[in-house]
Amino acid sequence: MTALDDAPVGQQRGTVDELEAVRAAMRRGPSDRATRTQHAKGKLTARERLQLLFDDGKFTEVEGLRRHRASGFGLEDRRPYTDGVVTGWGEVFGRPVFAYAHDFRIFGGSLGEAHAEKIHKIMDMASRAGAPLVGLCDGAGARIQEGVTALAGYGGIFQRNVRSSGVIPQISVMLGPCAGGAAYSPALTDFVFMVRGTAQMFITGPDVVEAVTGEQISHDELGGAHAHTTLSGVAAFAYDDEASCLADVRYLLSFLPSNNREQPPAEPCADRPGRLTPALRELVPSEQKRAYDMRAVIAECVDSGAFFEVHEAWAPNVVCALARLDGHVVGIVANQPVALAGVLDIKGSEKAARFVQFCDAFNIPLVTLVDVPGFLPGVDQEHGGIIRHGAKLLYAYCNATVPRVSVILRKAYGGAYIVMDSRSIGSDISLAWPGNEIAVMGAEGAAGVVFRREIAAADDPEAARRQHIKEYRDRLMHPYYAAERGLVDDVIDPAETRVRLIDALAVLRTKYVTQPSRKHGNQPQ
Ligand SMILES: CCC(=O)SCCNC(=O)CCNC(=O)[C@H](O)C(C)(C)COP(=O)(O)OP(=O)(O)OC[C@H]1O[C@@H](n2cnc3c(N)ncnc32)[C@H](O)[C@@H]1OP(=O)(O)O
Repeated sequence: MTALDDAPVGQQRGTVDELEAVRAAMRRGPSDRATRTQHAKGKLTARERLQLLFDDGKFTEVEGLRRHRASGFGLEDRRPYTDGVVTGWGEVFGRPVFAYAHDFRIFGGSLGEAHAEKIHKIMDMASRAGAPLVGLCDGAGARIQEGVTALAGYGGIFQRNVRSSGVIPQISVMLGPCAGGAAYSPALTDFVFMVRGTAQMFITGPDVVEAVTGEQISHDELGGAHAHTTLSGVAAFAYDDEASCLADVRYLLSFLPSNNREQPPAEPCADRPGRLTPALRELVPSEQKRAYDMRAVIAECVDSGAFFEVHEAWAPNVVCALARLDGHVVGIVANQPVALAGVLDIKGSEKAARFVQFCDAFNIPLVTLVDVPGFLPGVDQEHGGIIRHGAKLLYAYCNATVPRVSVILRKAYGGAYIVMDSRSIGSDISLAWPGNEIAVMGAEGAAGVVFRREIAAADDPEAARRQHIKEYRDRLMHPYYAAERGLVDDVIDPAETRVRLIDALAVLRTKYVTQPSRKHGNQPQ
């Protein structure tokens, strides 16, 4: 059989009329019933999704007429156009973006040989063109009837995901039940979006889980948007519907360069670069332990108060966000005092490390807002590997060659101070507010360790303890201690924060750093 065997009866072969009829059949998909079923599940079809993704819905399709050549299990009698994936390119805010979209109506969007080859081709085209790749995922994983050829097809996708990592932005949008390979490939990409209720990701579904472990769990509880944006950290974003999800995919793309050789797209700035931020003097309480919302600080500093938070619901003790300063894109990493007092823990370190690595790969300067009491103590954290997870963040910052500006708002203690882009690990410009406390640990803890014997031997241990705390604070924790030693470049009025960030980033725009020659580092895992 060939593609033209499906030409509607009465069409003369080789004519434009016949071409139109074939194209119409290709665009229609398998059946109206299958489309109704897809809609009834609250899901759009692949083509409807592509229309929402691209400017004016315009999309150029490749290999729409592709069909599989597999046989067995009745496959030879079922050879729909596209083989269950629509591939091609369009524009997002006027810049080219490549995409593939599983068609769940065809073999559950599962991946056979032809389907895989189409994705390979579009991935290769995106990589050669130096343009982002977006996967609209709604597929059941390897096509069971095609056996090892389907598995090999996934291998080819994974290899391309990794080869393109740090070269072009790769975004996965989960819009249906995605099993096996359909979940692995997204895990190799830069950002995973999910839609609540309809999208799931799992390596093995609930049936297999129950058969092996006896645990009973629904598809959504196991691998839905809530699980992956709050528990596993596999997905960064969750939405109630596909339209708002795809609108935010476009918004994310608006911050990203097309590839690692370009700078992120700058925009004319509607917010004055010279705007002062006096509200910050009140917004951040001077008492070191009083909480405040770091997102309000970010909003005050960035252009028009707009920022796009990544992994908002996972590891909320660290905020990672994309924003603009004087129209130029920045990646912001900040401790969040309203969640776990802003400590660094396993999840927070992993989240920030991956974000720093992403920004560095795509030439996005880093702004780090520091207010950190330390690493989270605890048996769970130690046995869970806080050492190696914390090391990931250290590794990411130490490796980052993009412009790096840090501001210490209040406290910065111990290893967490070092890790949060301190001068000693390569911050280009390090600023601090007047209330900053930078030390190995808080004064109470320090006095308890260093003066333990003196306090115990004193006639009035409590008075002695207070005296030693004061002494430690006066000597080592005054706001100019780090500045006197060149470990912060300047102590600034909070009201100057936006202005000083913009000024620092402007002078660093031409920063150029070479790294020692090596195949690659060995990042802590
Ligand atoms: C790299 C290694 C891997 O990828 S191993 C992973 C292999 N895949 C799997 O184990 C997933 C098997 N499928 C499922 O669990 C379910 O179909 C999921 C994905 C949860 C979707 O469920 P549900 O929404 O109820 O749809 P459904 O089961 O009715 O399926 C719709 C049509 O798609 C088909 N389908 C499904 N999975 C596959 C597959 N892997 N290979 C080939 N066909 C598949 C179903 O047979 C069904 O077809 P039809 O519409 O009845 O003709």
